[in-house]
This record gives sequence, C-alpha cells and structure tokens, in this order.
Amino acid sequence: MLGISVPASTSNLGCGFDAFGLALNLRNEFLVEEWESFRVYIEGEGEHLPRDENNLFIKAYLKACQRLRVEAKPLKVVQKNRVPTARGLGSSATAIIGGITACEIIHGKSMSHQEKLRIALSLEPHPDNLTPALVGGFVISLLDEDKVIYTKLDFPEDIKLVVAVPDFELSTHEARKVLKQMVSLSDAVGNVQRASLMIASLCQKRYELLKEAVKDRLHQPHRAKLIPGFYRVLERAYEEGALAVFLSGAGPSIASFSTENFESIGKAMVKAFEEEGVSARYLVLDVSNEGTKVYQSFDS
Ligand SMILES: Nc1ncnc2c1ncn2[C@@H]1O[C@H](COP(=O)(O)OP(=O)(O)O)[C@@H](O)[C@H]1O
Ligand SMILES: N[C@@H](CCOP(=O)(O)O)C(=O)O
Repeated sequence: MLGISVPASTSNLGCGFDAFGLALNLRNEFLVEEWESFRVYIEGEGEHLPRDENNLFIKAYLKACQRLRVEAKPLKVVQKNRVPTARGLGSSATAIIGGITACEIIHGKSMSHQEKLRIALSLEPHPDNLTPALVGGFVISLLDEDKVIYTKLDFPEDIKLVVAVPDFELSTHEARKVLKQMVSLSDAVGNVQRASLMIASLCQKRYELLKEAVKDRLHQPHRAKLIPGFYRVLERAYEEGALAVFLSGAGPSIASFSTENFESIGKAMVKAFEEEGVSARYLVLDVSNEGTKVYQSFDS
C-alpha cells in the first residue's frame, strides 16, 4: 500500500493567531490502495470518525480529484491515527493534506505546495495548521486572497513542547464562534507587538522574553471559558518552569515551551485539569522539520 505520513501541529502559539504553526513529531499515517468502493479503517485515535465518503480524508481526496479534473478512483484507506481529534493539534489538517496527497500519487499528477494549499483551504479556511502539516517545521503563514504566503524559520532545538490533552473534544468551528469580529486597536497592537517579540526571542534565544511574548488578547480570553481550568493549567506549568504556555490551536489542549522539567510540567498541567474535574494526559513532543512524507508500506 501507499503510505502517507502527516505531522500534527500546534498553531497560534498564543500571540500569533491564524499565523504561527509548528509541525510536531506525532504523526498520522494513512495507508491507501485502489479498491472497488470507498472504505476507511481506523486504528488508534478517532474511533468515531466516518468510514465512508464523509470522512475528511476522503472529502479532501475527492475535492483534489475534482480540481485536477480526474475521475476519482475509489480507495481503501487504513488510518493509523496518533493525533487526538478535535483537541487543537491539527488532526483535521493531517486528514486534509493526506487526502490531497493521495490524489496526487494515485492519479500520478504532481501538484505544487501552493496548489495543494489552495485545495486544502476550501476545507479549512486558515493556513496555520495546513502549512506545517505540508512542509514541516516552524511556519509563519498568511492568506492573501486565495494564496498562502509562508516562510519557515529554524526553531530552537533545545525547546520541547509539553502538551496537556484533556479528555474532551472541542471543534475548531465551535471555538471560532466565540471570537469577536471587531477588536480594539489596543488589543490588535498588543498582539502585533507580542508576535514580533516572540519571533525575536526564538531567533535570538532570549527565552526570558517568551512569557510576555506569548500573551494574547484576540482569542485565548474568549476561548478560556470553553476550557475548564485554563488559567490554572497555565499557572501550574509556569510554576514548574515552563517558558511560555498557550492554548494549542483552538484548544482544548494547552501547550508549553520548555527546555527542562518536561515530566513535572506535564504532570502539573494534568493535575490542574483534574482539579477542575477534567481527566487529561500529557505528551512531550519535539518540532518536526519534516512535513508530509510518502512511502511504500507493506502493512495493511
Ligand atoms: N484522522 C482523521 N481522519 C478523518 N477526519 C478527521 C481526522 N482527524 C480529524 N478529522 C475531522 O476533523 C474534525 C476535527 O477538526 P478540528 O475541529 O479542526 O480539530 P483539530 O484540532 O483536531 O484539527 C473531526 O471531528 C473530524 O471530522
Ligand atoms: N488558527 C486556528 C487554528 C485551529 O487549529 P486546530 O488544531 O484547533 O484545528 C484557530 O485558532 O481557530
């Protein structure tokens, strides 16, 4: 079978709403072969996901076939899902980029990153998860009409991400509904200043600036009410020595940057969630510089 490996991502990083994204070394694998009808088998995360054409991977595959004007060949897809679904870790981006890549390979049609992103954006209208899922690494993206302008920056190798993943789903769609369509000039300026500071602190390894840089006024204050214990989790992670703590994507996971104390930070974050009656687990992850990879798989 054809194997497609797509990384999870954490986006926004607090102050970089809809712009910053980091690919992580946690990957969904999609094994694909031509079949008589569409069939999806799921292993690992996302037991509840659709097994037919309503599965987002298949929707993205069909969308790409339509855009390329090729007749879609039905597929058997085995999803080996490691990325928790609807938790702010870009699982939907893995399915979208995976499905588009399947179309490219199965039909022997090569597409540029820009073409793939344009198709992907019709299914998820913000580029900050899609770009790192495709190209890997630390990516800053913006949308200009339907074109994604992006660049990849080196991410410091000594920073790991400790991510607390609570046991409930929050769809990005729902978490965007609580955002304000109009924001004040001071809030907008506050985020521009801090996003710039975050890039500078990472590039210059001025890690003492990250705690201030990560603060955000555009999305976290509104989303916090959807996540029991949000501020408690932040506080506990800082007490254990985290450099910066922020909502991962649209949540409900909470991620932190740190160079040490990974296990104690993770345990403290989980305990803080549990004190609010929410069970949770934690993951210690690195940034993955590799985006989507295609390989020959002998599994099925
Ligand atoms: N591995 C997957 N395969 C197919 N569809 C998926 C997969 N992961 C997520 N999805 C779809 O994406 C939805 C979650 O997307 P979203 O709310 O953006 O959260 P996330 O932060 O996980 O990307 C799921 O409810 C499901 O419809
Ligand atoms: N910038 C988006 C990112 C959503 O990421 P996800 O991993 O939660 O899908 C947002 O904040 O809405």
